Amino acid sequence: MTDQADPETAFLEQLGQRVRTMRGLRGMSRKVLAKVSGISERYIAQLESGKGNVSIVLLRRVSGAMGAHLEDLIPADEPTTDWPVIRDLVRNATPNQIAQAKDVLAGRGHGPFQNYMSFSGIALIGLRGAGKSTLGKLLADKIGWSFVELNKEIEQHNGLSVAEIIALYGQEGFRRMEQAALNGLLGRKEPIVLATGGGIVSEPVTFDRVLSSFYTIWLKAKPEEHMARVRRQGDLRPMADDRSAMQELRTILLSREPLYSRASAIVDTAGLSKDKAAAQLVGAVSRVLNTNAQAFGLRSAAS
Ligand SMILES: Nc1ncnc2c1ncn2[C@@H]1O[C@H](COP(=O)(O)OP(=O)(O)OP(=O)(O)O)[C@@H](O)[C@H]1O
Ligand SMILES: O=C(O)C1=C[C@@H](O)[C@@H](O)[C@H](O)C1
Ligand SMILES: [Mg+2]
Repeated sequence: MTDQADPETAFLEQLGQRVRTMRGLRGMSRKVLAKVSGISERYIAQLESGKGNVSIVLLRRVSGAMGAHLEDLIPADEPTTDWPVIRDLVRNATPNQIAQAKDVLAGRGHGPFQNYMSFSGIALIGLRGAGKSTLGKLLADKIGWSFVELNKEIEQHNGLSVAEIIALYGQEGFRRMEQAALNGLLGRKEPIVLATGGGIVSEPVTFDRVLSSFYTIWLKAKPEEHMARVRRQGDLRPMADDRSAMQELRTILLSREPLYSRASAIVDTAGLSKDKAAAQLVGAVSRVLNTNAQAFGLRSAAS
């Protein structure tokens, strides 16, 4: 590798090195690897020397032939040298073991009512137009808690609008600021009703923090309802403002549904008026607060 190798050349060289190391670990000659993977020996030699810009499908064949995980061949900064061990233990763990491991790593105790790192309130999640802001404010007024909009917190902290942040710093920058803003809300003395941004589920650590600090409710609606509501607001983010917007919204909703459904509760607002949806939400929250007030460390329950 030359001193001034550009990042892409360096990446390919590291990839080649990883393939070579893994092949060595497996005790496979190039010839054997070529035979098992069905890829020519010459091509594997090129790949190992960092010269072949291999397609992902061929790389998958190479990793499969070595009985290795594809991700182990991709150069990356692993959080610890124990990472492959931890990852493989997690892969084989029971859901209960995973829950316990998460508690230990997050530094919290384990028990039926110690699920929350420290109870911070109610968080509303869901796609744009779900009603997080509108119904969240109504809920907060009803139970006498403060209402906080996470996107507004981010805007205030950084002196820029969400759109400006994404344009200037990209998704990654926005997600970093979102996590920082969320951290700033945790551990307050009084619980809050928090309206999150629709994409909060896309950053695993941030979303996990929401789930472990708030009783989280997914406000669900039909794709057409989401679209009609955000259109009325005149800003389609994160969909593009064109004819493919509806298709994009469906794709986003489909990919996020498994994450949204990790919420503690779901309030389905499909076909409901704003008032009826608010009543459903208040009802769901009142029930859970009445049952768990003590566990949440609240002085009194909502009525
Ligand atoms: N159940 C409902 N029936 C009809 N309209 C609703 C309902 N819930 C919300 N709305 C309306 O839809 C619009 C979008 O709602 P709201 O801004 O609360 O959604 P949101 O989840 O906060 O979206 P965003 O992620 O964009 O902040 C508002 O004009 C609101 O009045
Ligand atoms: O659903 C999303 O991906 C987003 C929703 C908005 O609230 C903003 O958080 C941002 O535009 C991304
Ligand atoms: Mg909102």
